[in-house]
Amino acid sequence: MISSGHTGEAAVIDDLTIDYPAHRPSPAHRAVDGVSLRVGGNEVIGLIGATGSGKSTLARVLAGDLTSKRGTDPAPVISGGEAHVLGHAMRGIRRKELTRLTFHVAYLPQDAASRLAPELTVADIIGEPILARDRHYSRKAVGLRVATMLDQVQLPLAMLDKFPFELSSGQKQRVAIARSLVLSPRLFIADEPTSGIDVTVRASISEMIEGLRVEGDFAAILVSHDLPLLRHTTRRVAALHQGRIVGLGPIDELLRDQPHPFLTGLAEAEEHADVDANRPA
Ligand SMILES: Nc1ncnc2c1ncn2[C@@H]1O[C@H](COP(=O)(O)OP(=O)(O)OP(=O)(O)O)[C@@H](O)[C@H]1O
Repeated sequence: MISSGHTGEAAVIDDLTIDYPAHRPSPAHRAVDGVSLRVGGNEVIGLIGATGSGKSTLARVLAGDLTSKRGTDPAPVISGGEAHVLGHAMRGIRRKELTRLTFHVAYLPQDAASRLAPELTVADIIGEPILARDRHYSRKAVGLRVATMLDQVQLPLAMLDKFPFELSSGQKQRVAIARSLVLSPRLFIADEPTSGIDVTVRASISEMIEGLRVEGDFAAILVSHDLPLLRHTTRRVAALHQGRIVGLGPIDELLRDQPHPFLTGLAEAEEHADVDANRPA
């Protein structure tokens, strides 16, 4: 059993079980079932698994997104074990403590691109977290920081005055990434960060994450099936199946050694993609 104290790790997850309570007409559902995992204070770790294996639920709970957004869907509940995030116990965490914690934890949910505020410009969307933390922060400094973030996600400065509806889905995703990283979080929890992003730009997102790790005091949990991203940024990937960890190690070892059908399928899909890419047109 993993001890639950804070020893500089970004996350210490100990026998964690997460349920969605019953909600008419659905019965209660166990999404994460006894997961234990440590994420180092300067580690980028990957999470993979078939659809419904519990990746998003685990990411969501670690990010402190514990309330129901749409009003109708039940929110996930920690029903067993514990997760410490940057030293804070997530089970029963109080709102005030959660608010303090989330200044240091950036969460990029799966639908982040579609959640961008439609009435705000790109500049306002990216800069908002800074002003939400300190509304007296110098506008000039915010502008500089926003421009730097835009550059890091390879979007031109001309985008600053655009509204979300004027952007492609990949551009929106990059704006969402820029916004989530604007406060220099200590932990970045991202659910499919490169989804919808052109392959030619994905490498720069990988570079950015790896660059933040190298700078230090930065950890990330990346839910992703983007194998080049996982290879470039992570040393360890946890494979989930039906809410349990069924493999943990370097991505290529997982793909090679794990007999799990999902991992075999992922390796085969990549092989076919390579064959197709090498086939003469
Ligand atoms: N609000 C909810 N209420 C009830 N059950 C839910 C809710 N959200 C997710 N689930 C269920 O919990 C399980 C885990 O879902 P989760 O979204 O965490 O999986 P996932 O591995 O991230 O899947 P995907 O790759 O499709 O995003 C699934 O069986 C899902 O149907």
